Amino acid sequence: MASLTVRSPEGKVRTVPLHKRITSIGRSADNDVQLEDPSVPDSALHVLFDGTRYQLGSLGATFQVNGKKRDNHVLASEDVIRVGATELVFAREDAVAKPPPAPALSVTHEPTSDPDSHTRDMPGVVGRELVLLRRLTAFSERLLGSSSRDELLESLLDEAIEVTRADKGFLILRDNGELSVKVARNLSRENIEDAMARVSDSIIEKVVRTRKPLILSDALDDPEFKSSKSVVNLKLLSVMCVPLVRNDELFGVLYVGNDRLVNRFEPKSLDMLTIFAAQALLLIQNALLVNDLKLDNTELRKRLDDTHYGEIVGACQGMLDVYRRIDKIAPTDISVLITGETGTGKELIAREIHRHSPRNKGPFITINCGAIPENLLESELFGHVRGAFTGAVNTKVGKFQAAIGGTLFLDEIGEMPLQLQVKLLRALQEKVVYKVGDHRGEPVDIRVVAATNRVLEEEVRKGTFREDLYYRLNVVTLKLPPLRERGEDLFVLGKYFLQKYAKEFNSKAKGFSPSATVAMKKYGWPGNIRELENRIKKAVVLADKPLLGPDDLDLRPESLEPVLPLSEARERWQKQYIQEVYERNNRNKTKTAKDLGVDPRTIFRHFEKLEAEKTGGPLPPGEDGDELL
Ligand SMILES: Nc1ncnc2c1ncn2[C@@H]1O[C@H](COP(=O)(O)OP(=O)(O)OP(=O)(O)O)[C@@H](O)[C@H]1O
Repeated sequence: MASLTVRSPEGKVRTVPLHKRITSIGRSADNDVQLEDPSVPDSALHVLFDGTRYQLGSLGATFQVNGKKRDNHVLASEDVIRVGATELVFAREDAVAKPPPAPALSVTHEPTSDPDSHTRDMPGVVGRELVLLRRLTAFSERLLGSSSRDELLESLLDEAIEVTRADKGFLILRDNGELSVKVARNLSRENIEDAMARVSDSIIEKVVRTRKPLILSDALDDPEFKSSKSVVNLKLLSVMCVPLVRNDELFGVLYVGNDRLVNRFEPKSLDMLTIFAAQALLLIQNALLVNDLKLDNTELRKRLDDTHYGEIVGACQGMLDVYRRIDKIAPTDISVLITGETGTGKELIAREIHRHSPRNKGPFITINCGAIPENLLESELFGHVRGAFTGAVNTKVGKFQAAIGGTLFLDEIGEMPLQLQVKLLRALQEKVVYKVGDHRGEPVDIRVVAATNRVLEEEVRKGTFREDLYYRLNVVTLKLPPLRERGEDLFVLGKYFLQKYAKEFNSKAKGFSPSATVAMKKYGWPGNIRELENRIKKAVVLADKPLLGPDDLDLRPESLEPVLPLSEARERWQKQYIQEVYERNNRNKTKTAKDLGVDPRTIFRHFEKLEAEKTGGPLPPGEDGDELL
């Protein structure tokens, strides 16, 4: 366990244990370690414990470690951190705590204060220490099996009662500065009801104040404590109470009593209880830390699941909309058109639609309409009979027949030649296909998902894509955003590919350097996720260091998007925005003008100008791109 000793600007000193995976430090009250220092920002620093090392990083403050300015730093014992006017000293202890010093104060019996008493009483002490060691071992084993904090605390108290041969025990912990009974147990390992009312009293107050263990041999006869609430309520004769302190911080007290015997506890019992409490506290803190880590892990896994949809990684708004639509359309046989730039994951989405559909036990067949020569495409789609054309030595089934009972994915549908489009439309309408060279139709029960990176509406307008086929395929459109518009998904995907390939190639690569992150953000990713995947794969294979830099990803300054003058950037954005609103309004220019709050003539001129730029024709008179703003 590690701790930070905080010295405030006024010289106040306190020690805080670092038992969480991430400890936040700053001025505001929601930090784990709050600093009363006006020169420190609300959120200043954090300490991340990765199971082995404690790493200090900034949350907004500049800081120094041992007099040197740092951005982050792996902490070593006695490192002195300075933030604002506050000083923090890091300490890390070995897993086994030193036994606390012998108790210095007791009321009726001093616990062993004679340094030689242990050696004089050797056989007894060794025997007791063995008992204590066995108890602690048994306790550690029980801790390993305990799942909840309450169980841990109950175990602690049950052991304390047994070790000291008490018949009651109370574990009183400090929670937000207030003491409260967390567990109260009797000899039968049952909880004691209404415990706080029975024990809150002067004994605890004294132990908390002095931070020293205390032992009473006949409490009912003790002048200082005979009217104490617990002594009276529980009719206690013998009482022992030890503080739970680590690194100068008081976590609470452990209180045991016996209501049948006076002199039940002797000083050695108090020694044992003190040692037991210190060890147990350490074990409990470690167990709680492990619990915290487990929780963090579960949370992390949950969050990771949230960023996945089947095999698809990403949770930006655009993709969440896509996932929602897939949920709705997958159970149906509706034709789907997936659009998006190259590498945006259109095929992945088509597979996911199939996986979520009732056809998922059937085949998923893909055909890339752009990659097959025109004269072979028909036979690829519908099959051919033997002798149908030169080279057709055998009858062959087409992709349509192969996809029966499943899904046919028509990739790059925009590339399909016009004359084949007619045949495709017929097949889709009639659900019957004809092999090349055969006049007998074959019924096909398939679902069709098509994809394109072209703007099919434009192809329809140009006459290169049949309007009737377009409407047949495009019952529902899924528009995949380009990577540059997926916000933080860029890094979620980046991490995903990095981990995937680091595992596959057993590589050292663990993450991206800060400059790589900046370069990734700036780059436009024209090849989208495929490009990201390929760059990371290459970098991981060649990497000989844990953090990939911009060079490893081939993101040199010249490949980054140039910085544009503001006027040019504004014009670009304006064009893009008008286009979006225009598409949303089904290409209605008047409605677009209305939505944008501009004169319709402005929008008409805007499109005339675009056309002129495209065709190289004369610009409409007197316009420039800024007039809308
Ligand atoms: N969201 C995603 N999560 C994980 N991997 C993805 C994602 N999107 C794409 N990929 C991966 O990127 C690569 C390209 O994806 P895919 O082939 O589906 O893109 P495409 O849009 O069909 O490309 P093209 O238009 O060039 O045919 C594949 O390796 C795919 O697994």
